[in-house]
Amino acid sequence: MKVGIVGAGMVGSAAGYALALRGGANEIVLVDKSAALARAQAEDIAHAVPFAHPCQVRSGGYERLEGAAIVILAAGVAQKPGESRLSLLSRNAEVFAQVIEGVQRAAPSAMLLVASNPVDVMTEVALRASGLPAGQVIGSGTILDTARFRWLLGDHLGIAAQSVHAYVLGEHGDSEVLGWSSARAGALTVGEFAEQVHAPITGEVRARIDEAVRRAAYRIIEGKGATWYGIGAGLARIVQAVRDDQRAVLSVSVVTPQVQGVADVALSLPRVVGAGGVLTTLAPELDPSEAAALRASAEMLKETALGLH
Ligand SMILES: NC(=O)C1=CN([C@@H]2O[C@H](COP(=O)(O)OP(=O)(O)OC[C@H]3O[C@@H](n4cnc5c(N)ncnc54)[C@H](O)[C@@H]3O)[C@@H](O)[C@H]2O)C=CC1
Ligand SMILES: CC(=O)C(=O)O
Repeated sequence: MKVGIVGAGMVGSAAGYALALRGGANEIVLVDKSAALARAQAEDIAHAVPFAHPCQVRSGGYERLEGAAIVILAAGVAQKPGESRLSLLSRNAEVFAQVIEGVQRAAPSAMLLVASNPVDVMTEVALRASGLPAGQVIGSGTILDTARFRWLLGDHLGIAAQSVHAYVLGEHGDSEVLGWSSARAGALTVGEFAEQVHAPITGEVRARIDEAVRRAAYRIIEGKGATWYGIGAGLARIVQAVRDDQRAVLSVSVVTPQVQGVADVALSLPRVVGAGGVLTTLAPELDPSEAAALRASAEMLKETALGLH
């Protein structure tokens, strides 16, 4: 499958690298407003290919996206230390107006996989600009937050993150909701599992994990200027779910008809991802405080998106 990446900065290049290492594409094309950057990233990623899976890695203008099945959108500005994702909205919405036009000229039916922040509202921007069906304009949403949650829970319980099934819901951002009620370790609720391995999830543990997930980006950006490995791997994971029609359950963002009483809002819920993009949306078990927090997140995102009209 041919995968395009627009925005060859830290996130776009990390996605390309992860795709190359995982064998997620047989052709990757990087496009950036800096042609020199796209060329350099493509050359660097190509040098990893002999250690991984056969794949062509190229760069060029939008015309080189012709035939791409999926285009990852990672162009625009990123947060500075202390800055929120939402503060990037007007700048990145302007970038997307230009980028989506370029992508659609070359690859009008390519599925769009949005990474640029604030990713939920940018997913809605991409949906409106592209006119594609909602399930084919997918934001990476909370795939990264979910990975952070699973990793921290696995670490606390002494098991592989892969054996933890837990999702972060709502905004990829400050109002996100950690789905503790629906979290499972193996076949047990995380609470039951924690009792059996003598690692109870106390209020203190829960608060620590919540803070570590919610504030991860701020901490990493403070330390190294940006985040890229986690999201690069997450984007490659989504591409593979589509390419191989895996029907994997992933927390990704799409414009959703109804969430906790809020209509037509882009946010993350666990969704079945396969060849057609998002195939089904699941309604996870929520306790009253999680339901209220998800509603607040949905309302805030809806209001923010309406502000763009
Ligand atoms: N969804 C997620 O979980 C995550 C999202 N992000 C977001 O991803 C985006 C990219 O972040 P980084 O790669 O760190 O930034 P970066 O600054 O390293 O890369 C952005 C790239 O976009 C390019 N660009 C800007 N305007 C363009 C245009 N009109 N056409 C083509 N290319 C253009 C720039 O030249 C630059 O190379 C940011 O919005 C960031 O907040 C970052 C980490 C995680
Ligand atoms: C930057 C960002 O969105 C993240 O690392 O979560």
